[in-house]
Amino acid sequence: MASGEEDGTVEEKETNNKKRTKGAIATAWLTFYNIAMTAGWLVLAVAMARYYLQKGTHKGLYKNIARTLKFFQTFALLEVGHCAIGIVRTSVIVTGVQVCSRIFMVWFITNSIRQIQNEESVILFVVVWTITEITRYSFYTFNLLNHLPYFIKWARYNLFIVMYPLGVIGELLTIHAALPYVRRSGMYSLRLPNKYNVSFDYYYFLIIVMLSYIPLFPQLFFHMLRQRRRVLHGEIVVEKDE
Ligand SMILES: CCCCCCCCCCCCC/C=C/C(=O)SCCNC(=O)CCNC(=O)[C@H](O)C(C)(C)COP(=O)(O)OP(=O)(O)OC[C@H]1O[C@@H](n2cnc3c(N)ncnc32)[C@H](O)[C@@H]1OP(=O)(O)O
Repeated sequence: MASGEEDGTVEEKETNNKKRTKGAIATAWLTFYNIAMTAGWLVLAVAMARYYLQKGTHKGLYKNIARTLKFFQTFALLEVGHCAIGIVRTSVIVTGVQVCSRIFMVWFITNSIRQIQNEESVILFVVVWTITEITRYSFYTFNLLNHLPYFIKWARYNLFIVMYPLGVIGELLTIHAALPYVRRSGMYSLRLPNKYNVSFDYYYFLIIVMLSYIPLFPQLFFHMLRQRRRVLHGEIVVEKDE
């Protein structure tokens, strides 16, 4: 006998319909977003390869790809929003640290200090980010479409073991290279006396940022190791910050 509970009340049905609609809209948006991001980072990869093959040097490469890099990396801010509104099951804090540190590297270090743009370390982190993001966004896309090839899943949850440390090395070496220019120019700094009666030294701020990698990077890395165990080995993992 069909009871009201088995069939669901009118309110329950309406709630379920709303959830399904929200689910469909969110899935459609995420599919579009991930395809756009995969394409963006692929464009970047092709532009870098072409530049290097044509010029035979990494000098000038950053300038050549800067606009595309800035656009797609800044667009990734939406990911913090995705977590905040709950359409992806990821920690806002972990995603926030990851995205903000990248945006900081792009806008407040590499874009702001022209003298360091030809450093090898810049190319290192840009290449590492590009490989990581093509893998990550194509993983999300195929996953949403329920056609995930195993090699993409494998790459998503294995490449970071090498890519994360390499990316961090590239980023830290770049900030280190920026220090003398920041000290000499006094950029983004506020000296006393001033009408706000506040002083800020960007040079020391950058040193604090570099030191903050010591507690923050292991957290991101171990988060990914836990994700790896969960996805590749089916282990149930409890996240502290969730
Ligand atoms: C003011 C400045 C302050 C600066 C402070 C500086 C401190 C810096 C500290 C350290 C900085 C490190 C810098 C490193 C940079 C680099 O990137 S180096 C290159 C290597 N990098 C990586 O390998 C990146 C690895 N990190 C990530 O992948 C993510 O950014 C993450 C947030 C850290 C982890 O990802 P997470 O989403 O938690 O894991 P997943 O397994 O991928 O996803 C979980 C579930 O969520 C779904 N999902 C997530 N996003 C999407 C999406 N866009 N679309 C669809 N679905 C998504 C995913 O499918 C999973 O769902 P379920 O399977 O249902 O669980």
